[in-house]
Amino acid sequence: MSAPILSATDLRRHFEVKSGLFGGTNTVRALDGASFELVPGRTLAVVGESGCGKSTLANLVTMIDTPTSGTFTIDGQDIQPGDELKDKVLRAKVQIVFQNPYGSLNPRQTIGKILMEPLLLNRPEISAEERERRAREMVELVGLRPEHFNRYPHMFSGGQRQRIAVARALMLEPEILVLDEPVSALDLSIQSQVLNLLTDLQDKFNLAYLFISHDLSVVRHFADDVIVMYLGKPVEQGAKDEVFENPRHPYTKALLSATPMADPARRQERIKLEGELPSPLNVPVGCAFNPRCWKATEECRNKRPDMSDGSHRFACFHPENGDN
Ligand SMILES: Nc1ncnc2c1ncn2[C@@H]1O[C@H](COP(=O)(O)OP(=O)(O)OP(=O)(O)O)[C@@H](O)[C@H]1O
Repeated sequence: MSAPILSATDLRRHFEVKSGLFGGTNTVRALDGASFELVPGRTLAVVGESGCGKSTLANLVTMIDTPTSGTFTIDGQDIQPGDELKDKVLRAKVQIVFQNPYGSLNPRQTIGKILMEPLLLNRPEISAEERERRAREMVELVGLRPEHFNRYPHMFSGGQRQRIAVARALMLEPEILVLDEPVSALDLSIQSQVLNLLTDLQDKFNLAYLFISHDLSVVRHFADDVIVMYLGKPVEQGAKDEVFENPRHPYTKALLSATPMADPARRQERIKLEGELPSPLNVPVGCAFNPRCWKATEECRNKRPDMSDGSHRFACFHPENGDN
């Protein structure tokens, strides 16, 4: 396996929000300590219920937002907010593809213009001819036809628009792509075409993917490594096969039990999580999952479990035995 292109250590993003009528503030722990690596040619998926901090994590990795604390390095260089030139160079290494291919493309620009724009803005030394050559080449690489170069986004289907969004993200030759629910707005049959394209492009350019998804059946096919998040904190992480085959955290087990399995022999009873997902403004004391956990004890209600060591890690005092 290659060396990591990105290493994050204990990343946190807290938001101060107003509370009540008397000017008090409260802290939303949107991301509360995530450590992980992105490796060229591999896909790390971030999974968890809505509000667990997936988009907050994506915003930090793409440098749209800065962490409250924690560090991350890209290509061995520390990311420090404020160092503009370094930021710009490093920013080009990380690009993002959003969920909604309808909202993310400028309807007044042709596909050619949309693809050439990142080069115009970030690589002004590249000539107009070369810009166009690269954009036309990219149109073909993502499986569109040459005549699409002069067409407008509204002339394309959802799947084609997502191909255009991927093409635009690749124009600056990034090393990391953040894929924020890239196929969840697409029909099932189109989803697999776009995922196949992403796999081909990953192989061709040795890209590291950070794949944000709430859909575990997609993650099962697409990811190499997984982080399971709960209320802003990773509760389990490791190689996808390990985590999916031997889930150790009860939350992971519950999430997986709700995912349809193709193989009837491996279907299992769905674990129904009791209670609502607590607010990140009011994270339960002890293990954040304890009010919904069928294994919770006094210890879980009082102490927060640390992440274990090793390549398959989990934060639980009473882990599952690993069968799934
Ligand atoms: N700017 C902000 N100010 C205050 N709270 C925020 C802010 N951004 C996010 N949050 C809160 O942080 C928590 C995590 O949000 P985030 O968008 O990262 O979750 P998510 O896992 O991406 O959810 P979804 O799947 O619904 O997009 C949520 O409770 C959200 O309300």
